[in-house]
Amino acid sequence: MPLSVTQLLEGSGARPKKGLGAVFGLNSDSRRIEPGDIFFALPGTHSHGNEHVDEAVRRGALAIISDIAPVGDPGVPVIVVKDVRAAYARAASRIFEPQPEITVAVTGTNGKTSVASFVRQIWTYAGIPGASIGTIGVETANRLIEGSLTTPDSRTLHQSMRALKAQGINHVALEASSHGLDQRRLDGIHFEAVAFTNLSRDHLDYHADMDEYRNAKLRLFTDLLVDSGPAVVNVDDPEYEPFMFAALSASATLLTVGREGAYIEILSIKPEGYGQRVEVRHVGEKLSFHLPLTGEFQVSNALIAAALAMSTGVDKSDAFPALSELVGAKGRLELVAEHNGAAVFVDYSHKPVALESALASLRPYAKGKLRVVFGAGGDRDKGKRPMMGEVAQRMADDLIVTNDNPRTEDPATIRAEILAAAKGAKEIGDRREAIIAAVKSLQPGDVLLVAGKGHEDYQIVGTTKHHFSDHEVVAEAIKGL
Ligand SMILES: CC(=O)N[C@H]1[C@@H](OP(=O)(O)OP(=O)(O)OC[C@H]2O[C@@H](n3ccc(=O)[nH]c3=O)[C@H](O)[C@@H]2O)O[C@H](CO)[C@@H](O)[C@@H]1O[C@H](C)C(=O)N[C@@H](C)C(=O)N[C@H](CCC(=O)O)C(=O)O
Ligand SMILES: Nc1ncnc2c1ncn2[C@@H]1O[C@H](COP(=O)(O)OP(=O)(O)OP(=O)(O)O)[C@@H](O)[C@H]1O
Ligand SMILES: N[C@H](CCC[C@H](N)C(=O)O)C(=O)O
Ligand SMILES: [Mg+2]
Repeated sequence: MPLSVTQLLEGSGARPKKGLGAVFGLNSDSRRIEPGDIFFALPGTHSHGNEHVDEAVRRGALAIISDIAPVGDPGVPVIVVKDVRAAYARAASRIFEPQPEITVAVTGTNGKTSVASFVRQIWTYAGIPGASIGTIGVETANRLIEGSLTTPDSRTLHQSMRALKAQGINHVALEASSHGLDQRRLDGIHFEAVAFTNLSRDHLDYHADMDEYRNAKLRLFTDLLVDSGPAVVNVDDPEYEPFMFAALSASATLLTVGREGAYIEILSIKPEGYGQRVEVRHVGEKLSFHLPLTGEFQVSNALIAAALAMSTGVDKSDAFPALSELVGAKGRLELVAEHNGAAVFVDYSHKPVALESALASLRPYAKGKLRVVFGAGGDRDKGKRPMMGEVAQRMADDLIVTNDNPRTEDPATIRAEILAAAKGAKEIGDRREAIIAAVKSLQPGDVLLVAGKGHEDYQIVGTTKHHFSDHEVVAEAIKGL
């Protein structure tokens, strides 16, 4: 829908000059500007959009919005706003109207993809068409469109949301990453409800320290929730307090979940096959259900999802029964094969606490050895590497350190950084060979965890993306035996 620049920038503090015509589009990437678009010059980690103003104008930009006036006269009007990223997000939400009306978001170091998927599945169970947007992509009950970021950039996000609305979808569950929150990618949305899963080390290549990482995540609670909206907090995580206080100071309705939860209290969790029997108390009423997912952490994710779904009007008579029908998000502690009396799981644990919870979840099933194949991503937080080595060394009986996505780093150096804290581990750089070796070594009663890449169907070496799937290689390895 065409809008005036004034409508587009409302709330940014700018007073655009009169005479600018209707705006049909916008972009923050000069390479993608189309005639009649507005170019938003954003600060980035490699450059500032101001450095690309000439290209934007050459391609037909009507005006430039930036936080600093670009050097020289670009030949089109320049409007300076205080927070250009937030202005971009709000403008994207307006230009791509209409948008789904009910949006919820989840933040935390681990569990976002799972929670967002579970909320969508609970909506579906309750007869509400819904979507989830995050690491895996944009997912509806019958379609998946893969994406590249956990929290898409504002333009892609609102374009996807408008497409969902056009399909009759009014309910969307989003993953709020710390990068996304810090870069204001979600600032065009007022969430109906928000949630916090847990906080542990990740992304310290981007955030200066844990305080900055936490503060980015806190923005979801302090800045993006509708007035007095529900804020779901997992109170079993040692880091829950700042999120609880943020919810209270933002006058949110605090809904606590966990063994210490007041809204949903976990009373007991007992293994039932690869799933578990869970007993909870929900505002005074005791309920029991079977969760068909492996790992205690999934109980927390499922209950957070139930709380979010109930915050959007789903009745508890749907929300809890729906949990017995949940399907795990692809590659999240997923049982992919049983072979020679042993079980093989693929999991997206690429951070120390995720690896620890995955191994802890599998230990009870390992009557024989608990084996793990894992690596660490290149061009990402290096501090995670020895921590992951230490976790695997402590918790598994047999370790193979291999490549994840080396990206532009030397894979041998990444492996060495892990091996420094996992002295007894074997090293097989080629991920296919590593998985095949691990599958070959399986004895009855063993459990193998292939960690780090989960749903990914690629491996990034240098700047090239090759097809690679842990699922496929496990199947290939078993077939070849
Ligand atoms: C660190 C980070 O978040 N980077 C994102 C950021 O890029 P950047 O800051 O490096 O941008 P830049 O290259 O400095 O350019 C600055 C500005 O100039 C523009 N530009 C640049 C070049 C040009 O020729 N013309 C032009 O207009 C850019 O579009 C940008 O607006 O803005 C880009 C455009 O939106 C993103 O694609 C890019 O994501 C990169 C690819 C990325 O890998 N991000 C990851 C780390 C990320 O965001 N991960 C999180 C968390 C993952 C998780 O835990 O699940 C996520 O939400 O996915
Ligand atoms: N609640 C949890 N507590 C601890 N570990 C978890 C939890 N949920 C998931 N995990 C672990 O983290 C991995 C990633 O889970 P998921 O994809 O749901 O989280 P995420 O926050 O979306 O991660 P990412 O930021 O990498 O996209 C899982 O494969 C599992 O190993
Ligand atoms: N969204 C995460 C994914 C990491 C996945 C892991 N396989 C790796 O490459 O490190 C990131 O970009 O940090
Ligand atoms: Mg995710």
